[in-house]
Amino acid sequence: MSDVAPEGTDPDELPETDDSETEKAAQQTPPGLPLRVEDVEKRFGGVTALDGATFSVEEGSITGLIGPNGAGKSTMFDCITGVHTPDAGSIRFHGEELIGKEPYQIAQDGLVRTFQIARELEEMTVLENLMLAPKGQIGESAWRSVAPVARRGVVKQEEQIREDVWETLEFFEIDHLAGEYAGNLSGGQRKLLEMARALMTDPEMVLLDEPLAGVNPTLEEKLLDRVHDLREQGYTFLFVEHDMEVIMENCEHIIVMHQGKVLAEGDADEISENEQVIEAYLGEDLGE
Ligand SMILES: Nc1ncnc2c1ncn2[C@@H]1O[C@H](COP(=O)(O)OP(=O)(O)OP(=O)(O)O)[C@@H](O)[C@H]1O
Repeated sequence: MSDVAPEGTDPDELPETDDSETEKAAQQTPPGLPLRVEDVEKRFGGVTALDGATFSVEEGSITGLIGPNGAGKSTMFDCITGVHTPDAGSIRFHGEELIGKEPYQIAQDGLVRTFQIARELEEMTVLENLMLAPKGQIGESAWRSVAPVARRGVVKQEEQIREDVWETLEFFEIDHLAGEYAGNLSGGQRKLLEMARALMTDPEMVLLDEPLAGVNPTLEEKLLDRVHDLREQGYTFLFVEHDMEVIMENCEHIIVMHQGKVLAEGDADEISENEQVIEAYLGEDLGE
């Protein structure tokens, strides 16, 4: 048990705690591992979608979550973001239990996922989509929002939101599309907008659910560049993507799920050489 204080903290100013309390807190919030998923189970009737999955995500990483069809990746995302409630286990973000929280509360905590642009939002401009995002990015419908999602309870004023919106539009190079209806965007432009909407909530960690599906190679490169830029700024990404080459090239850590469990973890080389992983994919190309 280390008695090193967290970075930026004067050890003399720390409140006194007994050793067992300190130890418990350290177990709950391992430094540098903001997201900890432990023994998570989820059943749908007779189907076991998650069967005791355990993993952590390192701060400031781009972590890939992969696995063959039906492995449980989407169910895991839904459990982490409060869409589903697991039957057992624990999901902690900075030591705080997420199970039992509503999706908007989890987003308020700084953990968001990208959502497909819903039909209502297709009838709005790109600019309007982003103006709404700080309040709307809590689930499938912007209208269901009951609480502003500006982090740590700070409600952003419209002026500030507008400034952030333009900055975000420029960052994703979609400022020229500000007046365009979201419904008129190409597949790749929509993905950029989806990610821009997620960022407008001022998150710390972003869950990307197949962000490259239907995206042409030019925009794919732009999207991945933005992910790397944001990681440089300190954001953390958990990334589900079927394109194995993209995962192998862009994720420094890869978690492989199979039949609701974590089958293997490691870097691209370790994963692509792992016999169990190769067997689980039955010879699918692992991006080598
Ligand atoms: N709402 C649901 N009702 C019943 N079964 C479900 C439900 N959601 C998922 N499942 C089942 O749970 C298992 C895991 O599904 P899940 O969609 O999480 O896997 P996945 O890894 O995301 O798969 P894919 O890569 O094909 O999207 C599958 O057997 C699936 O049929």
